[in-house]
Amino acid sequence: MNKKIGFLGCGQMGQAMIHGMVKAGVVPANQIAATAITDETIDFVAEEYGINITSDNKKLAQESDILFLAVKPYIYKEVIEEIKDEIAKDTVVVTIAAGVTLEATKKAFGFNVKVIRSMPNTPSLVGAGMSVLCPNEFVTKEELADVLEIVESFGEAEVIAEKLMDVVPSLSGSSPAFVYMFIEAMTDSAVQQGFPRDKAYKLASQAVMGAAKMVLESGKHPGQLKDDVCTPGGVTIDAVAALEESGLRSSVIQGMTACTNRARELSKGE
Ligand SMILES: NC(=O)C1=CN([C@@H]2O[C@H](COP(=O)(O)OP(=O)(O)OC[C@H]3O[C@@H](n4cnc5c(N)ncnc54)[C@H](O)[C@@H]3O)[C@@H](O)[C@H]2O)C=CC1
Ligand SMILES: O=C(O)[C@@H]1CCC=N1
Repeated sequence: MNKKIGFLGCGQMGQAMIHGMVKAGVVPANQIAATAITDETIDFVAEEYGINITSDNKKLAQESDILFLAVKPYIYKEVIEEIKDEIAKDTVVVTIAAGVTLEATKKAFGFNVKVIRSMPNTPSLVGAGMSVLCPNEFVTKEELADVLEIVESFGEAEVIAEKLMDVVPSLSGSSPAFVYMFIEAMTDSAVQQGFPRDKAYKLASQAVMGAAKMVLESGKHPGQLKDDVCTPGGVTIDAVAALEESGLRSSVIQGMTACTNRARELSKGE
């Protein structure tokens, strides 16, 4: 792709996407630029990914065809104020924060800026990301296709209506954190039973990855896949009964609801 891609902010999420893009080779490293605040991050990212990185947000905004805003949500207003008079009118701005609406971004820029509201996740770092995109009315089909090509270089992607965006953190943006908690809990239990921790992490993580792959690729319903594992009178059904007793499913639903409620509050500016 012959476009200049900018990342304003280069922390966990920015680096995950840059790493994924560079590894996939969708855009040459010399067409990717970023900004960071500390010399430590600037030196690390330049060395690690071979991209152009400085602390100059204005220059980045002037030079990017597609500009990812990869700072924390509460810094969005501040950085948009800094760059709004610098970006070209046809630059496509991609937001990645939960609860930052298309309207809020347009209002902060103060003109009909092209915006794609997105929600990526950190597994982009290893090419197994899930990104969701939602463009505003000023983004052309070709511009959306360019951004899709970028995010698909480090995982899967879906385009959805904005009214669904607040549910996405719970499903794919934040949910890696929930899954890490599950893997940690499985590992702690195995360690309690005398199993070595490093091997327990491997077994638990590979089982989680394999189960997710089965849901994605076997075409079977997750309930059927669960039934396929439960041997009558065997060991799995005892675990299933104990997990139901302690409310695994309702815990998950409560966690997801809390996540979505917070995203909705942020979207309303609360
Ligand atoms: N961490 C995650 O799993 C996900 C994060 N996000 C979103 O990504 C965004 C960034 O989150 P993280 O990467 O986790 O945070 P982070 O704190 O790791 O990275 C943000 C970076 O922005 C830099 N920064 C702060 N002010 C700046 C400025 N004025 N100019 C340039 N750089 C500046 C910080 O030094 C930091 O390196 C957030 O809006 C978050 O909601 C979205 C999906 C998943
Ligand atoms: O916690 C957050 O707000 C960000 C968005 C999704 C994952 N991390």
